[in-house]
Amino acid sequence: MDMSREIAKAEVLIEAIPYIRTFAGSTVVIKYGGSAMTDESLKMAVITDIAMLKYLGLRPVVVHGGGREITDMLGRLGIPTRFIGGQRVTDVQTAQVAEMVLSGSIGKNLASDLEKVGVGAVGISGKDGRTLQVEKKKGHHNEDLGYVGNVVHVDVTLIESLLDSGFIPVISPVGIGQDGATYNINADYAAVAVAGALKARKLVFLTDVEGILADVGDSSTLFRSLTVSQARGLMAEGVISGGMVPKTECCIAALDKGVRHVHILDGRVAHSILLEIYTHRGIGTMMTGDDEVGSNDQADSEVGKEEQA
Ligand SMILES: Nc1ncnc2c1ncn2[C@@H]1O[C@H](COP(=O)(O)OP(=O)(O)O)[C@@H](O)[C@H]1O
Ligand SMILES: CC(=O)N[C@@H](CCC(=O)OP(=O)(O)O)C(=O)O
Repeated sequence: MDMSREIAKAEVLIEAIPYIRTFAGSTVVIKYGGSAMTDESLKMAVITDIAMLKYLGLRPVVVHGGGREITDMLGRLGIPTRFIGGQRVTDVQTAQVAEMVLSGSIGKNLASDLEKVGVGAVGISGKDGRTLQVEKKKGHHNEDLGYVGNVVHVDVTLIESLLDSGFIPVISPVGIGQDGATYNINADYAAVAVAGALKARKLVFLTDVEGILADVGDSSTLFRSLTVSQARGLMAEGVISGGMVPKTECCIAALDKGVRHVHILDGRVAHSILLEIYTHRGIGTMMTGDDEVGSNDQADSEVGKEEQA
């Protein structure tokens, strides 16, 4: 046995103690998507991380995506795909396919993967228990997007009862309108709505980039922590652009709704969730409200979690 490796492993466990103590009982919402969902070995790493959070006493809630899988299925059915401003234009047929892929397949499979590693999990649609109540959403230039929903209310009853019974809720981003119709919701927005309604301690976005970078393409320029004003400044300067703009806006919206910390993590790195939450350095970008300077969650300040490199 390589003793120095074993000792290093023990030291990692010891480093985690203050985080385990502080976060026990906290609700953490994980937006799961991207490479971490399509690559089998990364997928297993995420599943075991989520199970580990549960074993360590947190209350994890998963909101999953599946945009790529919906596009694949639509392609197989000969239905064209169109996005406007990052939202899928969703006619009745597309809404049926999105619901089938998200609620019928991805969510149920994630729940059974979690069950395989020994934790109870239940895949629910945002329609179940009228959890995600939506109104019709329009494009930025008032375009008709069809059955795309904007979450106006989250009924947390079903989520809370699953958590209280020891299950991990796995929520698909499908909502119900006042008209009773099925609406497709961008998963990032659904995760923000869920995290806000649950007043989650943390919201974690898994994406396909290291976090927010000063120079996209240079991973050494990662911002380890950002306040809302700093993030707004980076958007105004154009440092944050493209797909990272709506994601950053989602982070800000979640903080506005009372979520303490929002993390953007690289889902291409195995065990990124555990590395972020339970190590001093973290691995992605943590965003906090302006009244919190750097990373001063109680646990972080207790152990002196490093601020931006
Ligand atoms: N400052 C930045 N830091 C990191 N990524 C950025 C930044 N500005 C623009 N981006 C782009 O945003 C992308 C992430 O957004 P997106 O692909 O929409 O994420 P997701 O598919 O996970 O929702 C990155 O791959 C990168 O190309
Ligand atoms: C309205 C809208 O665009 N809904 C998304 C829902 C899935 C999603 O958001 O998946 P990712 O997180 O993998 O992108 C879609 O149809 O693709």
